[in-house]
Amino acid sequence: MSDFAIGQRWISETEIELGLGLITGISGRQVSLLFPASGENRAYASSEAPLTRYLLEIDDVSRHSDGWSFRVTDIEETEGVLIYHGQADDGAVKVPETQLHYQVQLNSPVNRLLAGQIDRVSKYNLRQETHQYLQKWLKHPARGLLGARIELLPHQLYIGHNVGSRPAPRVLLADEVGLGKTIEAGLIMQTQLINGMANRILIQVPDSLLHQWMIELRRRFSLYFSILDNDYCELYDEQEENPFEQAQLVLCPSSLLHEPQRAAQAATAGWDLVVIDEAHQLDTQDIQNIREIAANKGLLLLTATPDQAGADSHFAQLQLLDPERFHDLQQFREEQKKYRAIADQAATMDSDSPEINQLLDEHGTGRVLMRNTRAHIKGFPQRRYQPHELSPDEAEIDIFDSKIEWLQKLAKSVQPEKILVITHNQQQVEEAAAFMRVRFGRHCALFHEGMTLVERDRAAAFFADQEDGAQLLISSEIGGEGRNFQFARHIVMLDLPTHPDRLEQRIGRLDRIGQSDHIDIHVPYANGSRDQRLALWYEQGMQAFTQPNATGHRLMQLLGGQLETKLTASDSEFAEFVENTRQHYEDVKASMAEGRDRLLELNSCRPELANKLQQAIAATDGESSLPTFMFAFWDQFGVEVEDKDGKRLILKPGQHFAANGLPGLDEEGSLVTFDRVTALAYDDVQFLTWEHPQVQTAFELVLNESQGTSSVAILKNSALPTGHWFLELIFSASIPEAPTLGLQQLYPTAPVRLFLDSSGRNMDSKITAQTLNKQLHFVNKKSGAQMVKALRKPCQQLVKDSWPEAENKLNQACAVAGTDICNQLEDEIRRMRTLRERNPSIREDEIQALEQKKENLEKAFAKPQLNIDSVRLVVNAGADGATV
Ligand SMILES: Nc1ncnc2c1ncn2[C@@H]1O[C@H](COP(=O)(O)OP(=O)(O)OP(=O)(O)O)[C@@H](O)[C@H]1O
Repeated sequence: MSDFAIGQRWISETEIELGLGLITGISGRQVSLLFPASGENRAYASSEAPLTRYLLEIDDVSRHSDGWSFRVTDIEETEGVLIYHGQADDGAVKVPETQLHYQVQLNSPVNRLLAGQIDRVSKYNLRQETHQYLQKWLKHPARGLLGARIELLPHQLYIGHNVGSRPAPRVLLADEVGLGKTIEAGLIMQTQLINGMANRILIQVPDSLLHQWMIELRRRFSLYFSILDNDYCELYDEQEENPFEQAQLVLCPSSLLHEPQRAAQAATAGWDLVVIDEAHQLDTQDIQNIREIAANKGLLLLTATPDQAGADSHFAQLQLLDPERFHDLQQFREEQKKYRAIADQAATMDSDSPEINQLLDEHGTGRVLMRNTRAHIKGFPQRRYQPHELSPDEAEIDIFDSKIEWLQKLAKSVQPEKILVITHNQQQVEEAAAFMRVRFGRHCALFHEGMTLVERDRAAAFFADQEDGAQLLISSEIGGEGRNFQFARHIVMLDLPTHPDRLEQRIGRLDRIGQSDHIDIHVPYANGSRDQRLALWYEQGMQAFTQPNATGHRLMQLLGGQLETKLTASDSEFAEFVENTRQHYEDVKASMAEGRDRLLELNSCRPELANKLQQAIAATDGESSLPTFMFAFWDQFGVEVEDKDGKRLILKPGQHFAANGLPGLDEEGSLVTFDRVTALAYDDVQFLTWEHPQVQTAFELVLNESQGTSSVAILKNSALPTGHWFLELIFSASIPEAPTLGLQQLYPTAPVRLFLDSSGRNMDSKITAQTLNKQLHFVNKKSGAQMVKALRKPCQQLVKDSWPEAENKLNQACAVAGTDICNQLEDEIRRMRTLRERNPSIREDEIQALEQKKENLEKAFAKPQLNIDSVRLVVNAGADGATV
């Protein structure tokens, strides 16, 4: 090749990553280059060197090796080496190409094309398809809810969507026991994480539920939380570092945050979202801690019994969540009296109208309280009350012993069905277990506060094991909260609690989603005993065994003070008390159904929207586009796929595996499925959805790499002159100054496609990508490079000329996307302004902060950054495919 001259700049077609090369020697048939960016030298046979000349054109902007930039105004050549005349900030300059900066952007699609870097058609197509799939997912009405391994239950999806899409949501999730508050919290977290609205999350749970939460988050949501316990913290204490800053997703036992030092560390660690389980257990100090930890951030409080600890405590929870809305207890009490009238008014409104939202927000329970009840959700099992009056013979011996004897008989009669036994303290658990072991040789699983967390989890697993596990789990009251034991359908109350909410919590261990059978609630007692009276009070006074009971707190307020006395009063006095309870129960139930519950029902699930979400997810589950995408991705990135049984696939890294650290892919192979039913049936199989980390990583891998950004293809079209050519240019936008939008920041709108003929006319609407693809033919790399070489200059010109049109289209699309996001903020601002009219404690600067955020987003969306995403040269080779 006689074109070479020392001092010229060339690019290696096979090793583009070496950067811009400089010819340092030509001897015989060899040419030598230095690549200053990497310090590498290369020597090639001149006749077939895989090199492309690097040339600037008039108006191109480039950099001198000293770092300053200039715009090319003229070009001259001396002995084969170019000298660029140009304009820099300080005036006219003259830059020989030897002095060009070695760092030039060679990876841009156009540069790659011009350098002869031509990718396989499949890679180019996968990139285009990835854009389409990504946009489709970004616009999915249930974005954030697709990835969970759950049954699609509308009330949960509604809460996940409604709360998950609020900026920094602050909500009390108070569904009745066992309706899926953990699942709802998971859906909210996933929605926030996947949409870039939250990155750092802290979850505080009762110590006994730590592992259950960790497992549930992994299994159902593929969310990997780090457990922060004392050992973990001490490790960082030694290094004088804040343990709460060491991970993004943190799960910690509530006992840890009771230590002032830890609470202070948690408060400085900066969270986007804080989740507190079993929030009815919070005391004043806890509330103060959480106020600091979650100041101005998202906060989810979970409890099935929000008013268990009294109205003041309930008000404190609400105030913690929304101090602007709930600033005066007295006023709140007055408002509660008007709930019935508000509910009547709401009933006359369109259930999806903004007016109803405003009404609920300002006068009702507000947007902060969500509570679904079994009354509105179908499919729950029947509860059967099984009182067992112990016979006189049995009663002669110690009553506790006789209860255990009876328990053994029950266990034998229902064998092998599992039985959850609850009694109120640790000592009784141990005594009952010892009695069972010594007297009957029966080994029971134990669960109480004296055991470590690991021991408790082992015990729960021993109980859950269907083959070799224990038939009975004997638990103290701590097993009565939060745990999932719905694989059992018998519960035995060795004693009864004295608060109806506690009883409801106990029954809720079995009466939860996933319970497929009716539930038997066994209560053994001796005739004339206190337990018998309590059982009667619960059963006849408030149907607490057979119906989910939400009146507990109110009844305790009204009658709790008399309970102990009445339990030991005369028969007639006690009967009167039961009757009195029954009447109050009916009244409270009726007033709740008309007032607060009706408002809550409206707030907590709008069936129309909830069903739409459910249908949208089910429709996506049924589509073939995800498998199509993933098979193409696996193929391109060297993942081997084997069909296991038509529903499950085995994935393994292949010999040419090129996606290190792909989530959900183990060295030894991983099982995956695209089918929800299969995923629910097999815990060891990963559920691949558009939101699974592997699929999200696939989006990023395909779109981040330069492979697939430049391509050449030929047309065989007799209607067009041979040699006629087109340039397909795909432009994309990003919003670099809006980092809180997740993938939407990088891909705020669909890319813009221009399909230009050689005279620069855009044929996009006439020849769609789909139509074009059907007519295109493969061209080998060498021929492709020759075509590019021949059309280099006009192609460069076309690229330059096409910018204004692409810019215009993308700017418009970004403006629309920005308006959507800003409208949401506008709603929030409007709400704050309205609330401020009646509540002076809302600070003007809080509203201003929101307005500032909106203004920043508007500005960010007004100046998107535009890029050429990919480019394809299409050349017509005539009907017979003659060489061009
Ligand atoms: N949509 C769902 N698909 C499958 N399983 C579910 C779903 N929702 C809930 N479950 C299961 O039902 C059980 C109860 O759910 P969860 O623990 O979230 O309820 P909860 O309201 O937090 O209960 P508690 O009031 O006892 O704390 C769990 O075992 C959970 O895995």
